[in-house]
Amino acid sequence: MKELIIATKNKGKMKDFIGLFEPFGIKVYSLSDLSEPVEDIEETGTTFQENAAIKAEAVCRMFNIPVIADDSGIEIDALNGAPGVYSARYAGEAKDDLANLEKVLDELKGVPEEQRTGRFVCVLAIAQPGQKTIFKRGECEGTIGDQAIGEHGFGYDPIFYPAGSSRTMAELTLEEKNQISHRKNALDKIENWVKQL
Ligand SMILES: O=P(O)(O)OP(=O)(O)OP(=O)(O)OC[C@H]1O[C@@H](n2cnc3c(O)ncnc32)[C@H](O)[C@@H]1O
Ligand SMILES: [Mg+2]
Repeated sequence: MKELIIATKNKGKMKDFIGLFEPFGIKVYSLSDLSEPVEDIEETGTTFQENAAIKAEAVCRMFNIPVIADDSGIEIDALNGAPGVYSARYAGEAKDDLANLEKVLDELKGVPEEQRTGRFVCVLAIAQPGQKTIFKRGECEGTIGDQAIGEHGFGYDPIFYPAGSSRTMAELTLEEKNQISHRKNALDKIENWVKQL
């Protein structure tokens, strides 16, 4: 079976990716699955693209094989695009999903439904030895609810209603999320690269 390293330690993202790569017959490994431990990579960029490059290129250098990284987050219009690139640490360094979404709900208190628009964004970076890094961006438009609902997914999924859905992203099954997500939309754009692996 073909194999690919994803430069992430996020278990929720990895679940998405395992499902997304399965149809291609590719087994994906996260940085937590490797026998050699990989230290945390500092995300010093100010854009999704910069951080995706930092993660993909660092791990590509370590193993000298092609690596994909995902930098993603949620942009909320009423918060001027926040949490954005800082989505993982919005409520502090602990990277606490529940604290993050509670902070968003707090900041959106009193904001009417029609102004609660936003989107998930995912930038994928493909780093390959001796080649220029490739980037593709995927988005998923939606609205932010006023309470957390649903048990699936991770991060901000329980407060995000994908456009046209009466269920939050966390009420969708993995298969349903993987048909419409920002991650799926970005992956669609590198399908040809994935197929030639
Ligand atoms: O950098 P890695 O190790 O991949 O893991 P991370 O969690 O730090 O990942 P990011 O830096 O890309 O930050 C992404 C954050 O955006 C949010 N997020 C991204 N994709 C999401 C999704 O599909 N559903 C819900 N929240 C998501 C969630 O809070 C993530 O922690
Ligand atoms: Mg990160």
